Amino acid sequence: MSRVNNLLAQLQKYKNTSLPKKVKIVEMGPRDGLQNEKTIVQSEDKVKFINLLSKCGFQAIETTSFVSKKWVPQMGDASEVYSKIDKFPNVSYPVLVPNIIGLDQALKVGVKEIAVFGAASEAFSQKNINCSIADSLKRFNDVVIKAQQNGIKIRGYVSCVMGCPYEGDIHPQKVAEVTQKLFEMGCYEVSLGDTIGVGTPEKTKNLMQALSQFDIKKLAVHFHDTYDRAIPNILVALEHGVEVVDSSVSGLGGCPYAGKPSGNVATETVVNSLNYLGIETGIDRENLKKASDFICGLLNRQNISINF
Ligand SMILES: CC(C)(COP(=O)([O-])OP(=O)([O-])OC[C@H]1O[C@@H](n2cnc3c(N)ncnc32)[C@H](O)[C@@H]1OP(=O)([O-])[O-])[C@@H](O)C(=O)NCCC(=O)NCCSC(=O)C[C@@](C)(O)CC(=O)[O-]
Repeated sequence: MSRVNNLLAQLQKYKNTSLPKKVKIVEMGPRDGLQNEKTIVQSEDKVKFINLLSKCGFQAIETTSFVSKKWVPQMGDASEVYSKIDKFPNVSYPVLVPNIIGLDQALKVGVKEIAVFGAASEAFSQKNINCSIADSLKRFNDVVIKAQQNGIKIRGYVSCVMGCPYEGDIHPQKVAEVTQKLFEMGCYEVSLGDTIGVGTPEKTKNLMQALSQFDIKKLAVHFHDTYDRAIPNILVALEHGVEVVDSSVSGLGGCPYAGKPSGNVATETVVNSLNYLGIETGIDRENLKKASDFICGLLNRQNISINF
């Protein structure tokens, strides 16, 4: 079966299901996308890319990461990129921040929203941010306190919610524990990262059930599409009431500490799928194509989204 037909068959199953009427898409391309592309994009091109994305109707575009240049050289120009992009009034431009050093740099350039990023796997936490889960939560707590003092909004991530490249299966209870800590700290939303795309609809259902104590409207899903299962997994999450989906234009990128690189589900695929199901996203598909053509041209990369 072609990719389009396969996707349509998945969507068809949800035609008469009760799903949210509107979904917010958080665009990941400039951060999760570009952090794992081999080519380091020039700062001025990143600025052009983000400005094109700002015209698409996203409410949030994750812009960059204030992390160590030695660890992720692709994000080494965070201050310059953040300073130079046009800030559209209805768009939030969150940035990743792992510690106080990153927060201080972000504050200097006037960032209004940050995301702290934890994991449900000890091994992944060590590889990704060089500390245990417990130590990461202490660091995030300091970051959150200072961010709140500065009127900054804080999003949280939990990586490896469906499995870890180093530890294998991750128990949903571990995800619930880290999620709980992030909410207690003051994150307004927690995004659940299937970092290596090993999720399945069954695992997604189990995860949603394990997280049923939380307000579902405060949970987002962040699926990487390694095995073409992101859309079926998103559909299960929407069925449980999730209304926020992270995705990356043309399926760019992945996490540098996730072993096999695998990009986020492509934004175009998500928008097309949700449109097909009558779910509003507010995204202008023509402008999305312009942003996607621009970045794919620059990276000499194929757009892997599914269009119909
Ligand atoms: C967290 C650290 C910094 C710890 O790294 P470390 O080496 O343990 O840090 P340190 O405190 O020992 O400092 C070492 C050096 O780094 C500098 N440093 C320290 N902090 C910063 C900072 N914020 N910005 C810039 N520089 C920094 C610090 O100043 C010092 O510089 P030196 O004295 O050697 O010249 C490092 O491990 C790191 O940067 N990791 C980045 C990891 C990353 O960005 N991963 C990808 C994003 S996560 C992801 O993609 C998953 C997600 C969110 O999408 C969800 C999903 O899909 O699952």
